[in-house]
Amino acid sequence: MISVTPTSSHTENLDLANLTAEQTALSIRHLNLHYGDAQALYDISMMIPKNQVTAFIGPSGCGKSTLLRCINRMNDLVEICRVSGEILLHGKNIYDKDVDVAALRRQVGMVFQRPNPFPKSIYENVVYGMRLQGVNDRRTLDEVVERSLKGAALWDEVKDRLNESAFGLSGGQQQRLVIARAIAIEPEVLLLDEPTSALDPISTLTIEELITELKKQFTVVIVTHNMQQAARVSDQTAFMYMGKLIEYADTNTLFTTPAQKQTEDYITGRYG
Ligand SMILES: Nc1ncnc2c1ncn2[C@@H]1O[C@H](COP(=O)(O)OP(=O)(O)OP(=O)(O)O)[C@@H](O)[C@H]1O
Repeated sequence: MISVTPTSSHTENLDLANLTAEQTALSIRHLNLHYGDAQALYDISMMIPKNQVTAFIGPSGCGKSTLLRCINRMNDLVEICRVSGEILLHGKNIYDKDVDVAALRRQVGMVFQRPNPFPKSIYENVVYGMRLQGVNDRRTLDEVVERSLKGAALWDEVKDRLNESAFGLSGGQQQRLVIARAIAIEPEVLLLDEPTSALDPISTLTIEELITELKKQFTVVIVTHNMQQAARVSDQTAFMYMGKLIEYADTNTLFTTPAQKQTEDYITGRYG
């Protein structure tokens, strides 16, 4: 039996079914997804609040990563994938034909399970997205590097070795570097797909503390296998099972008084 005690300081509970436009970062409506003939997401509808941390939890294969990847259209890269329904960002469906997917991915950044720095210096990793946008002014880039590395709680550890290879950093530092690279271009939403699953407990704690800081500036959506982590870092939690959204509530409620039996079975360790 796993016992989970939510410890993060959650903001006042929002009415997740009725967020105002001001409070809403993303609105997912009747989202269905198929990989070939296999349906992986069933009629998902949920609103994701701004400047909060929303966690997706559930047993392996329930569709957490698939749902996360819908939010910046990473699933477009999977040829057999078909999506129906809507995800609204500023009231505009990101699946509309006229959406510039590269621009969308600048607004909705993503960090993966394994740290994936580029084979470049620490500095060049951080400014990678800026350079892609044609920004080469040294002073601007220097400012971005300092701001982003501070934002990712890495500046003090690397400020004297910015021109060294990113591969010389520890796994936890590499993951914070990847977060710095993602926030350098100032996205609105940051998607984190099991960002600590390859890290040791101390690095995990550092990233969890960082996530709590990041939400002041960004909307964070995190997939995690680790219920304690969801309880520690998230303001609201979505429990998924077999491609369906079973329950979505503020994290304290979901972990202490779940409305659905399936949620209760999962959080008490009865399956998954
Ligand atoms: N590229 C793909 N092609 C075909 N099927 C896929 C693909 N990616 C995921 N799936 C299937 O979609 C379903 C949901 O997978 P997904 O990776 O989203 O689950 P998950 O909850 O994130 O799992 P885990 O916790 O194990 O990462 C699974 O049945 C999986 O096999």
